[in-house]
Amino acid sequence: MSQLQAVKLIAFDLDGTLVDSAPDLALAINAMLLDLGREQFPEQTIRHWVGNGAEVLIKRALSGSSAISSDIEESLYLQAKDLFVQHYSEKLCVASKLYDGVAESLEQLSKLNVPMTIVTNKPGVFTQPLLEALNLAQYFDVVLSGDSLPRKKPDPLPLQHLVERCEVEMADLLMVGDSKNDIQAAKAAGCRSLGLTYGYNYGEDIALSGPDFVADSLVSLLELIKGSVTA
Ligand SMILES: O=C(O)COP(=O)(O)O
Repeated sequence: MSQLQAVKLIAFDLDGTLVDSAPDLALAINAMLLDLGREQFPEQTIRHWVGNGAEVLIKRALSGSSAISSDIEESLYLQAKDLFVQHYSEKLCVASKLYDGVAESLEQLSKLNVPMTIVTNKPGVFTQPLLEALNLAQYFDVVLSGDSLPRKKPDPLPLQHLVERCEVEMADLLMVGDSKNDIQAAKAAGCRSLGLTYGYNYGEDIALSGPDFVADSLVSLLELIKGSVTA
């Protein structure tokens, strides 16, 4: 992996990048489907539906497919959403775990004084409690959730908002994520991106989205950043 020019700000995706949240998301989705008397799905299937926020996840579950059916009634969606929020809030961090290398890498990165932020499509009601449950909240100066702004990734708006708020140039920002939504947002915004190979990318190879860097662990990010930070 080649070295980076100075990185002055890192934006991390959350689900599939820092935390494997799919087990708890799948439990909450299946509890919702059970309450509605509908077919439940294996975690392995639900994993591939994560990435575009809770509304899309719920609608995919109601469709039984990653392609959302056009005949989901608004009243059914609203009922399902209430059930999902209730179930996921109750068991937000039971089976969810940090990926290998995440805790150590964030600690090391914080010592290098590179400001770190979160840009997730997860709704805000879940983001901060999950960061706290995983003991990560202290690392992040800014946390943008899927409903913090009018549009979410792959739209560039969250990254544009972030650089303005943190008073850095877009060229100083590195987006780190596991999904094509992260890489597409970075490309649309004009910042660099690092794609991680282990998360949820609808079963696709992240390299196909063309990130500037590909890594199979956050430890590689740490090495890359160390190379870009001048003492
Ligand atoms: O909640 C989601 O759908 C995905 O969230 P993420 O942007 O942190 O991957």
